[in-house]
Amino acid sequence: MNAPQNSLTTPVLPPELITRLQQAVGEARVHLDSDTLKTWGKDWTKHFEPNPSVVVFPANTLEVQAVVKLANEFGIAITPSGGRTGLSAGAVAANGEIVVSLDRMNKVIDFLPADRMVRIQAGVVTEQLQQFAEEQGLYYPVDFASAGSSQIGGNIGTNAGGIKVIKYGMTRQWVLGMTVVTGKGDILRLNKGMIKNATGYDLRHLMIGAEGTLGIVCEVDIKLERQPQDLRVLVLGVPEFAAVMHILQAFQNRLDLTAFEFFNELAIQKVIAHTGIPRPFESACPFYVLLEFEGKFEAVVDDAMQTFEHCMEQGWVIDGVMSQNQSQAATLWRLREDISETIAAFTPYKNDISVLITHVPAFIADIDAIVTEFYPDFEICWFGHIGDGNLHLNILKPANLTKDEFFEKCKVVNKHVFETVQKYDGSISAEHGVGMTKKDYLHYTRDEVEIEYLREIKKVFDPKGIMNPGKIF
Ligand SMILES: O=C(O)CC[C@@H](O)C(=O)O
Ligand SMILES: [Zn+2]
Repeated sequence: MNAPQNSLTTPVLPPELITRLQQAVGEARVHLDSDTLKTWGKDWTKHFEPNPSVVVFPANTLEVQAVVKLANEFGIAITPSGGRTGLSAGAVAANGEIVVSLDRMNKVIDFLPADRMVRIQAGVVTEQLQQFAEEQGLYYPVDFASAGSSQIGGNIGTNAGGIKVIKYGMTRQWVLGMTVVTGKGDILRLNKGMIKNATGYDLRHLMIGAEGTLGIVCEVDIKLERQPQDLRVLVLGVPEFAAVMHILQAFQNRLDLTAFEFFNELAIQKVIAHTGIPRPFESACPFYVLLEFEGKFEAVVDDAMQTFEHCMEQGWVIDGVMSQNQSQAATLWRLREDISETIAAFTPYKNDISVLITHVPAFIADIDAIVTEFYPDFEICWFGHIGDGNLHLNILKPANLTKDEFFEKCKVVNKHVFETVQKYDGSISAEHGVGMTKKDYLHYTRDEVEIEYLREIKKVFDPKGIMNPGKIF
C-alpha cells in the first residue's frame, strides 16, 4: 500500500505499472497530465485537494478487472470515479490513487421489456437512463438535481435518494442485479436481475452504499416503472416549521404523494436572485412546502384542493399555488431543485441528516436551538426531503472568514448536531454518503461493534485494502 502523501506534488508511479496499465486499457486511456488528474481526482466536495497518480478510462468489465489486478500487484490504491457529483468526498483521490473513471462505460447493453428491466454499464448518466426509460414508455424514478451528470455506478455507491423517495424509495430499490469486480480482482455476477432468488446472502446489497470500498460496479440490471401521469406540483407558504409536518400528514391521509420537500425563505431568496424565477406567490413566508402527486383524475385534484383549504383554515398554510401544466410544474420545481447549485457559490458547510418522521418536529426544534446558539450571525439554508425525514442543513460562509476558518467553526458545532442525530436514532448521512467528510462521525449512527463488522467484510472483498481506502471508516 502506498503511504498517504503530505505534499501535493503528483506521486510518481513505477514506469512498469504505467506500461502495464496502457497495455490493459490502451495507451490513450491512461492520463497523467495535471489537468486530468485535477478534474477526475475530485467530486463536488470542496474540502480536499485532489492528488491522484494517474487516471484510467477502461471500456468494459474485463479492462476494469485488469486494472484492479495491477493495483493489487503493485500495492497502489484505486478510487472509482463516476459523474463526480458527490458531496462527501467519496470520489476524491487525495493520496496518489489510480482513479478508475467509468466515463467510457456508458452503454445500454440490453432491454428486457417483459421484465421491465434494462441492463446498462455503470457509467451511464442518470438522465440518460431516465431518457432511455421514457423512450420505452417507462420510467426510472430516482431523480435529483445532479441527474444530468451523476452516473448510475456513483448512485449505487451512495445508494442515492433524491426527490421521489417518498413514493419510489432509494437507488437500492431499483437495482435488480450487477456485475462487480471485487477488490481482489474477481468478477461476480450478483442476482442476475431476478426478482425472486432465495439462495442465501444477497451480496448485491453490500455493494450498494459501499462507496467503492469493496469493488467496482461495472454493469447493472435496473428495474423500470410505469410512467406517472399528469404530475401536479403545489407550493405552499408556511408560517412555522411545526406546520410542515401537519401538512404532510393532511395530504398523505388523502393522496399518494410522489414528493414532499421543504425549504426556507433564505433558500428561495437565493434561488430567485440567482435564476430570476418569480416568487410562486406574493407573500414571503418563513418556510415553503413543495409537494407533488399524480393528478390524472379530477377527483384526486379535488382532494388536493380540499386538503389545501383545510390547511389554510388550520393556519398551517398562508398562501399557495398549484401547477396547471408541465411548464409551470417545472418552474415550481426549480425553486427547490436549484437551491444546492445556487448556494454552492457561498461555500456552504453541509449536513445531510435524517430521523424517523415521528421524531422530525422535536429533532428540528433541537437543531434550531443549536443553530441559533452557535451560528447567531450566519446565514442558514434549511431545505430537504422532509417527507422522508431528511434535512439538508447548509450553513453559508460569511465573506469575512476564510474557507478553513469557516469549516473549523462548523466542525465545533458538528458535535452538537450529531449528538442530536444520535439522540433520535438518526443518520449522519441520509443520502450523500460518508466519504471523507463524515467518517469521523460514523460512530454517531453505527456503533463500534457494527463498524468492526464492516471492517471485516471489507477484508473479504479487498484483502489488500486497495479499494478507495480512507472512505467511510
Ligand atoms: O446541497 C445539498 O446539501 C443537498 C443536495 C441534494 O441532495 C438536494 O437535495 O438538493
Ligand atoms: Zn437531497
